[in-house]
Amino acid sequence: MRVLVVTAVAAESDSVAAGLGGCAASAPRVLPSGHALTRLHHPSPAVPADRDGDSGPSGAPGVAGRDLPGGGAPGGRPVPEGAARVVVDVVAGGVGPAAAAVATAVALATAPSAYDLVVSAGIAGGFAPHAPIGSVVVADAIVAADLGADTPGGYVAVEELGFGRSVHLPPPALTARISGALHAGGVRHVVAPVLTLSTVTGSAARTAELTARHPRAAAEAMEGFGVAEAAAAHGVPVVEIRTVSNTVGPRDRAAWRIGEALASLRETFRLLGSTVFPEDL
Ligand SMILES: O=C(O)c1cccc(C(=O)CC[C@H]2O[C@@H](n3cnc4c(=O)[nH]cnc43)[C@H](O)[C@@H]2O)c1
Repeated sequence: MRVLVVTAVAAESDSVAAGLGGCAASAPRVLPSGHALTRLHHPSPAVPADRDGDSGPSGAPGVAGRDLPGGGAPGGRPVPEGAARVVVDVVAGGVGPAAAAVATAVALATAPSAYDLVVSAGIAGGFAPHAPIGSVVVADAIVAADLGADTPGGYVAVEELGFGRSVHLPPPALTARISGALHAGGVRHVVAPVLTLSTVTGSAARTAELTARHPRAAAEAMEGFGVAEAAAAHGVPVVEIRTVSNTVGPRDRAAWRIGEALASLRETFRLLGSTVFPEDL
């Protein structure tokens, strides 16, 4: 399986990397957009980047000189016939749906080999009572919650306006597998819609409006829909996985528990790296 993980900021990418074993498999591939894409993971068996045809434009060494998770060998031993091959690349694309879409689209368009899956990952605000701080939200819908029109009669989504879309649906079988892996790992999580907004919610009135429009939504963040648009344009399935750093409501930045959310992100990718990613889609 070849997986592209798109986060917003480096701290999130670092947590993903730490969960997947914490070791960059090669020098970053610098995209034409300037984003640095890092290959993180070759679980068992190791597949050196040079054999993968994807070692980056600089011809960077395929594998850093460290043992890799799952017993991978830095020198690259022969890959047994039929063995699962996992490649996970991570890029911090920036904050917001536009930045996320650009980074994802460029990564997909310039990839030497096609990805099988795109993951939008990072921290998020959780809607009470669905998603407490530290918990995980696996999106069963990735929703652009402010892509529409404000009218005297209320919000009108872009579909009703007659152009575009505001929802992407991850493959249900895949979200179920991710949920199963988190369940088996004892990670508190919920499978529910995740909203994408360009503005972090910071008032009770806005929280109530979003909750009324999206009663099942468990989290809001700022990138998922942008990542999903780019993935859809390339025909690649997308999932969004968020760990909760704060509760959506009146702004209280001091109450954000970013460290807790990043730790949860690390644990989530530790579980996915040893369960879901090595499987076929
Ligand atoms: O300050 C830090 O150390 C730090 C570490 C990691 C991430 C951040 C961010 O500020 C990332 C911005 C990011 O967070 C998502 N997010 C988190 N909570 C919310 C929310 O309540 N509403 C919307 N987005 C939220 C969002 O996806 C941004 O990318 C800082």
